Amino acid sequence: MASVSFDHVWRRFGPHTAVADLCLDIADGDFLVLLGASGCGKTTSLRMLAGLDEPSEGEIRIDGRVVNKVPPGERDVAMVFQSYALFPHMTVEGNLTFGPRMRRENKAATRARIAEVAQTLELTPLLGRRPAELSGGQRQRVALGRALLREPKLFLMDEPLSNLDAALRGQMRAEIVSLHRRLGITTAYVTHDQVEAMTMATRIAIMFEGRLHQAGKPAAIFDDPASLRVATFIGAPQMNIVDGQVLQADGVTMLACLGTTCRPAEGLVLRAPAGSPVRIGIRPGDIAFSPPHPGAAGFSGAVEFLEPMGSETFATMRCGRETVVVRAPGRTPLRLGERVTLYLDGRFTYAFDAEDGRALIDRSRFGLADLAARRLPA
Ligand SMILES: Nc1ncnc2c1ncn2[C@@H]1O[C@H](COP(=O)(O)OP(=O)(O)OP(=O)(O)O)[C@@H](O)[C@H]1O
Repeated sequence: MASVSFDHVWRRFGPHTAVADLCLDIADGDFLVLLGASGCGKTTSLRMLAGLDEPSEGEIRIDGRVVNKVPPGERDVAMVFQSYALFPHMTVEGNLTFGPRMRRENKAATRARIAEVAQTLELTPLLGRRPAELSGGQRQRVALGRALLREPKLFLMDEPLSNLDAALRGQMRAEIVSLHRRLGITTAYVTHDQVEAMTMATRIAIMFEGRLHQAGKPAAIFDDPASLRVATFIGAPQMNIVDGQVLQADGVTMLACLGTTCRPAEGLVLRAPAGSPVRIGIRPGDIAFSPPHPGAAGFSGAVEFLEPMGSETFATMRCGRETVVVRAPGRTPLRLGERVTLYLDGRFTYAFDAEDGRALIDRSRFGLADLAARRLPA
């Protein structure tokens, strides 16, 4: 097991900066997910950690030792790629044996380890098959098995599930998480899929255009996004963003938007003076068709579009100049064009600076569970 530290790491390709001033610690045993849209520098960061690429500036440390110049083979890391990279002409067993054979490891010990790893990954009945005779998920398990045979200090995974269909992706997510729980190997995992990040990570690091924007536990990033950009990247459907204003009445700070006003939960500090224009964020699940508490802020909306998903329905509502998506229970009777009253819950309403998008409400002291327990006075 190992800890990792990126210390002011830059990677430039000619005039292009792929990674800018990355400072990030991965603790021993963490499952860190590097999350961001295509081209934001995730793979470059992982490749530098693997030793396949070198920082232009800054230091990468594994267990406190600077590894900038250490070749990949001496870092004790194992990498799993999106493309599995299996030998097509070899059986599963042949693919698993290849690495230990190249490393001239003891044959009997290798056989025992392969049996153990195959058991862990439920590959035992497949040892005699070739990759072409396996499903995508089974191939990915072989690739994982090969990495596991190394017993690395560090596991590095670059979008390992992106070639799989939705059902297999879900299954492999669970398998990788349970493997990590059992073995506790420090893992850095790259993806652009926020569901993978939220469900697998012990910590998430979100990057945009080469820069780290926020790192933290999944729930903390979801509850307390540092910026509008992070807020709209995490959560599906995406957080609604509407124009709003800070109001001050009788010493109470309120947020005005969608033709109504709401009050952030008591104890939350709003870092913007009265009168400031702000961008207000409300997650689709935090707009309700009935008042969440007495005196909740109501506003009117017309049903513009419905996406019935079975257990829930996403309703796009036209509210004056703004449009918001509401997550409603599956059997909510809604008709296109119908006008209904919607309710905001100020406890879960976010505010962002209208200019630079930074979060204006400090939620770090309360998680969502705490907020749910904090009822507003009627
Ligand atoms: N060898 C290279 N030469 C020039 N530019 C590169 C090189 N490798 C990466 N880049 C650029 O650096 C940026 C970051 O690339 P990187 O592959 O790290 O992004 P990513 O977030 O992993 O994207 P994806 O999810 O599409 O793999 C991109 O703009 C990419 O075009």
